[in-house]
Amino acid sequence: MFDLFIYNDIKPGKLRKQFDKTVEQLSRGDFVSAEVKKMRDTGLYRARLDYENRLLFRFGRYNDRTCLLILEIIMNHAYDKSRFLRGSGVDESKLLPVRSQQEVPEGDLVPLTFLNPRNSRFHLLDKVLSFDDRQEEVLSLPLPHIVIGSAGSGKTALTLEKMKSLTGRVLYITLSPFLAENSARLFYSFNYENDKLEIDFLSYREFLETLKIPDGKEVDFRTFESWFARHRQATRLRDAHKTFEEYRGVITGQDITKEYLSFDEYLALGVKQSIFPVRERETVYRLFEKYLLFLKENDFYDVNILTHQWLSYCKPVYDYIVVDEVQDFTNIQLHIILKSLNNPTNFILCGDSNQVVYPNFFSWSHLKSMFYRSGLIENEVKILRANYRNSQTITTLANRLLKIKNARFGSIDKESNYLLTTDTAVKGDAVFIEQVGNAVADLGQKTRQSVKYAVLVLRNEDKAKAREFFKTPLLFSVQELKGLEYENVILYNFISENAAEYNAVCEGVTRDNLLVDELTYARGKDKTDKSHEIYKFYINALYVALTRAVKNVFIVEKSGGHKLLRLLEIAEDAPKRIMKEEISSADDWKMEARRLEMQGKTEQVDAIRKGMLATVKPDWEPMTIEQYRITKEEALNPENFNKKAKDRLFDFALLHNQEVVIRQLAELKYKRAERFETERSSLYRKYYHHYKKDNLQMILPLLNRYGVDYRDQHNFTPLHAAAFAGAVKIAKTLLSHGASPSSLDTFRKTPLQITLEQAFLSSDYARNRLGEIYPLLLTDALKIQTDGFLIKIDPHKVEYLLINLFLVVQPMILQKKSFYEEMAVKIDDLIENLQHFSDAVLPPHRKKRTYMLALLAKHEIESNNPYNKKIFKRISRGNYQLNPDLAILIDGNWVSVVDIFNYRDLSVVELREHALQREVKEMEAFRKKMEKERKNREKWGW
Ligand SMILES: Nc1ncnc2c1ncn2[C@@H]1O[C@H](COP(=O)(O)OP(=O)(O)OP(=O)(O)O)[C@@H](O)[C@H]1O
Repeated sequence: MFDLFIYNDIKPGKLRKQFDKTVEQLSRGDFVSAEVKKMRDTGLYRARLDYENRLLFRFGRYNDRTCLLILEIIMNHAYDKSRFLRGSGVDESKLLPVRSQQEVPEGDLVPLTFLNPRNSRFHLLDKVLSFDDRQEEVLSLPLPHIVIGSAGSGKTALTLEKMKSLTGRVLYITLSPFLAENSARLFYSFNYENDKLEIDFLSYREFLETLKIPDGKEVDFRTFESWFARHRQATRLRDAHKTFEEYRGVITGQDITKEYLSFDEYLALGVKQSIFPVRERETVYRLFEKYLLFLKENDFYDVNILTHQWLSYCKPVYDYIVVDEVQDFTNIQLHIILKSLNNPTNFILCGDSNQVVYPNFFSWSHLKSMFYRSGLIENEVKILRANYRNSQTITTLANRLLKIKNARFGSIDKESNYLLTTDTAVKGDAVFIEQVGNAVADLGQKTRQSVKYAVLVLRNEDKAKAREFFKTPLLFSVQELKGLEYENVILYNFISENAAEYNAVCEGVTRDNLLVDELTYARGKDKTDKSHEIYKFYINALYVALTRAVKNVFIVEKSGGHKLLRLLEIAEDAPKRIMKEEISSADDWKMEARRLEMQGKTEQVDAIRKGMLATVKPDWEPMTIEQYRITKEEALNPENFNKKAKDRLFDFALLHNQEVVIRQLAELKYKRAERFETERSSLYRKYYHHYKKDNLQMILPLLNRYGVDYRDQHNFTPLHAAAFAGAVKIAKTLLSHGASPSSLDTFRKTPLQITLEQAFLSSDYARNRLGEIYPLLLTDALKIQTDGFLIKIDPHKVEYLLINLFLVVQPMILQKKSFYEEMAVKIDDLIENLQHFSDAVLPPHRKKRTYMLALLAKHEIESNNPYNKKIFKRISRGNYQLNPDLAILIDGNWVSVVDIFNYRDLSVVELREHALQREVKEMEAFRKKMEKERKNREKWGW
């Protein structure tokens, strides 16, 4: 007998009877009656519902019990439409029958962190999630509501699932761009689709940019700190962090009616409203005035002031808004976010005030009172306490830290007054290491090659010192590690480097204060005591740091004996732990690089590539853009016949469908260029034979030698080559080893664009390769702008496909146009080729001429459609070009479409010029022919 859980999105409808019957057979373990078969290489299994319909499922493991997870109903044998098998052709006759559980290999059982026995339905993000009763309760709450939860309690997971039940235009917003991107990725895991939803996953900065892209750069703490240092002597203000916090959370950000407080208003603030005592405020404010000048003169902006200025651009456009990590926002930021709601109560806020590490003045009670006043929220505040990330030891430590905080500063507010709970059986360990002898060097040595250890420092600036001992690429500041987790975390000199601050944190706290089982609700006694605001960065950063450790924490300090260590009950004199050196395999490191790359942690990814995956530099010269220009000049020089340059240019031009260049070569009597289409197969044979055959074994030696993102002679990475040839197996392996789907080739094409180009060119590729390879190559959301504001387009949207498609096929099409034709793409230029595209990429209804025409019209500059993204310029009826004013964010820079095509030597102007020259040449040839004919007639007397 199996415990059986069903994905909450499954609706059997008319198949209810068959569904129930098969589910019952499966739960009895009667695999023969259910006709269970294994889908190769996927860990997935299918059972039979009836003659034409199937049930897809997999096995899970929780607390030593095997369970069955029902994932999807597959109608009419259409495996290629399955969310989990998208695009892959499955031949039922080749599937392996499975008669009993004994035939299921251990590796096919997904390990599960938790299964709620009271709920047979599960949810799905990047993994199977069975919510506990409290989580389920929160999920079913009507809007608006506030979810408060400790680290690792599933706030993000829960709100993402909640979003799936909404309809209309939804904004998911958080301060960190990595979290926004990561949440989008979680949301769309396993090709999740929902036609009723139009979601924007935005970081706060992107949100502001969707209103209007500001000039200049946002001032960050580091810039502020070096500016502050220049004024330290004159002002006698010592603490840059505290001052920055006062500017970002008190003088600006708090009062939503103005950009910043006036001098008098600032002075008049009550003791609870500012971090500085009244006597220091004049100095603080005078420096603030200088700060404003500094911003102006150096093209920086302050995000709160900018937000206030941006209010006038903000219109109500969203039906629902989810604010994740709400504790990171200031009042004015929340105000503008919620101002974009159609109905002011359709929001969910979630966060954890113990994780505030950005400067602001956050408290739940303050936040709630903001909403109570406006009557928006009454009682809908729910607290999640169960922790799904950390071991017992880490949870205990985190709780001790919360108790210290509570004893020292009183309760921040009623809502944050709780401890974490956990059900985990994993014990974990907390190890103290004092920096004497070679203890730290030894720890550094033993862990540097392991993907299971991350080293954490308080601030970015502290990394240099940590690097002396820790050569691992996995070195992070606390802010960087938000949202991430590692089995082991090493905290480096958190306390010793900030001894005074952590001393102040422990002031007056005794062990007896920590003997409580729950936090008591009590305000700090002294209202003028601003210590919490001042020290919250230190204590919260330590809390975030600790809770990143799934199992063990290593606390490395220059010196021991700190009171905080005693209060945390970290055994300083525990017998020395004998550690074995841990070495992760190259594959593990590749996987880790990929994981970090997905989170945008480029610094660590580069360090992994350089340090752990060191490879040999190829001894050939890839065709970079500079090399291309030189080769082109050499090859097209009529004075000097350079066969080598011509060969190289021709191969490269054919690879990129640069027909104009190929024609120029043909004019110079370069034979291969005259019938270039017949040369394609030899191009494959010569360079990409193994890719065409999807033969992984043959390219592995190159990958091992040169690394996963090396450049071949055409400046293709292996992933570009796999996209070019449609090599699905190779692409999967490359991606799992950290290859980047965002890498650009010489003409700034992504692997995905190469795939679309190939599919457009070859019906065989479009039918047989595109379906499986396309979803693998999706990049982060596309960021575009036309009228000075950002539009972010998620990869699952049809506009994402359309822009990528046009970027490659527009020049292909225009190159073929005669001088008398419109230099634009007609629907007839497209529609026939699109018919061959796999349905998994472009479903049948989107291949229809009427749908495509409507889509082009919807997004053309002049269209009145409210969702118009101004992607196209209408040249004449039914004739479109990509909007030349459209700019795309490439490697952090805005690049206009015109520049992209210019860069490829394929601008519309240039193509028109070529068409004209072609026309003139053809006319000349025609004239010569006619002249010859006239002479012949004369000669023969006709
Ligand atoms: N019911 C559950 N069963 C198993 N895993 C869960 C459950 N709920 C959450 N998780 C997992 O716990 C981890 C933490 O969840 P999530 O990131 O949503 O928490 P969070 O509250 O947003 O954390 P933090 O505030 O620390 O960023 C994730 O890996 C998530 O998938």
